[in-house]
Amino acid sequence: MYRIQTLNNISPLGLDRFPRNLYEVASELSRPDAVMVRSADMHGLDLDDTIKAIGRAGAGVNNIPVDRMSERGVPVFNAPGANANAVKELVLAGLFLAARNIVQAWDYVQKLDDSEPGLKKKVEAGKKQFKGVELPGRTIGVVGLGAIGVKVANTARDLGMNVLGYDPGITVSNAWRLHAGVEQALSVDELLSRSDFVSIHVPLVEATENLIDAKRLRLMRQQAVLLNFSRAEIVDEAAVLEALDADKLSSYVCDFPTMASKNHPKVVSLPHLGASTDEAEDNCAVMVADQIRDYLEVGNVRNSVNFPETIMPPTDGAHRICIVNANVPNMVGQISSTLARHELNIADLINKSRNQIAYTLVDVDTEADEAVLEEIRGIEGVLSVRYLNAVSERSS
Ligand SMILES: NC(=O)C1=CN([C@@H]2O[C@H](COP(=O)(O)OP(=O)(O)OC[C@H]3O[C@@H](n4cnc5c(N)ncnc54)[C@H](O)[C@@H]3O)[C@@H](O)[C@H]2O)C=CC1
Ligand SMILES: O=C(O)C(=O)COP(=O)(O)O
Repeated sequence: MYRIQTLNNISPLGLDRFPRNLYEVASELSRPDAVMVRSADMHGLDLDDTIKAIGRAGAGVNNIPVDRMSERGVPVFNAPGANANAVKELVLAGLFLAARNIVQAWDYVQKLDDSEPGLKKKVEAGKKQFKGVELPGRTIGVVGLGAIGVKVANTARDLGMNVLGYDPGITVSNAWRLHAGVEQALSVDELLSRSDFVSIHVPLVEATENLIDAKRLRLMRQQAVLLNFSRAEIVDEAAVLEALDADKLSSYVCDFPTMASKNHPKVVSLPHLGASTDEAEDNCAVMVADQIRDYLEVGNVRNSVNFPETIMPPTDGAHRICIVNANVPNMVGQISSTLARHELNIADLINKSRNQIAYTLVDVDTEADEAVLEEIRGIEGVLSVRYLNAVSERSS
């Protein structure tokens, strides 16, 4: 039995992908083979050395100690694009909320306590405070043109906005998906200085922490709107509050409330709702559960953030050895000569690498015993070895 521990509420549709004759799935469970998580912070956790895979049912992996897992030879999976539409829709909602001052206007109405004729008068007298702007012809800058950023940029174009995009690492497939009318900005600074609305869609990594700081905020247009549905730490919040107070920014819309910002009249903060839709929760959970099963049962790696994509269909009647090792020369040579010494014939082999990690799948014609596996474990640079007896394509 494989054991899957869940650290957050994961959609039942995803958890149902684990057949209960093969898997035990629970939140309280010791010695798990794999962990499924959403936003729970795993950095401080004592992670069991039985863990062979971590699945993030979502996009961002800043809550997971990815480097620590790489050192242990453990892949971390996520669900690229599976919640992108949900986030895009909330960003659009944020855009409209800010453009028309809807939250402030709604609050104004909620607080009117006059009788009917007085109410009508105050409605008409008060509305001028909430005059907004229309979107066609205005410019939005989208920082990060990944799964979410591309969708935001394309929809903004469809709404008649001028769209500037900045992403030095854009993938070819995302570049293909991008509306031809999206203009490339050559730097974050250029994008900020030319945009009425700015929406951030980059992951939180060292290079993006405080990406939007006081200096960059000064480059922004007067009365610009900043939307942050990525991560709180990408924006220097104290600097944003100062810019709002100085009337430099007109509004900050984000998915990350803090005590300092949540009651500010020009801040709209939502309780990290970007991916909280039925569809996104199902998509993410199903995608990641399938990827974990593929790794545990077949050794294949799809959509990992630290491992190379590695897919080798199982050879009929073969047994599979899955080896994670440091990406240094002569590892495959040492592995294959060890197998040869034990008279194991290789039926198929794949070796892929990514940064410091290399991953090798070897199908052998006859069963491998513990002695050969121990010998492979003993090769300097080998991080983990798993053996899948009579490997076969996983059942759906
Ligand atoms: N509020 C919410 O509930 C959600 C928030 N997110 C956040 O949004 C982030 C982006 O998600 P996806 O679009 O799905 O990820 P993605 O990986 O598809 O796209 C990220 C893009 O950012 C680009 N990038 C990285 N550093 C950059 C930089 N310094 N400047 C410009 N571009 C840069 C990358 O090249 C990539 O194209 C996630 O990492 C997560 O933090 C994601 C889903 C839900
Ligand atoms: O996918 C992401 O990066 C998110 O931020 C979504 O977080 P959640 O799964 O809703 O806790």
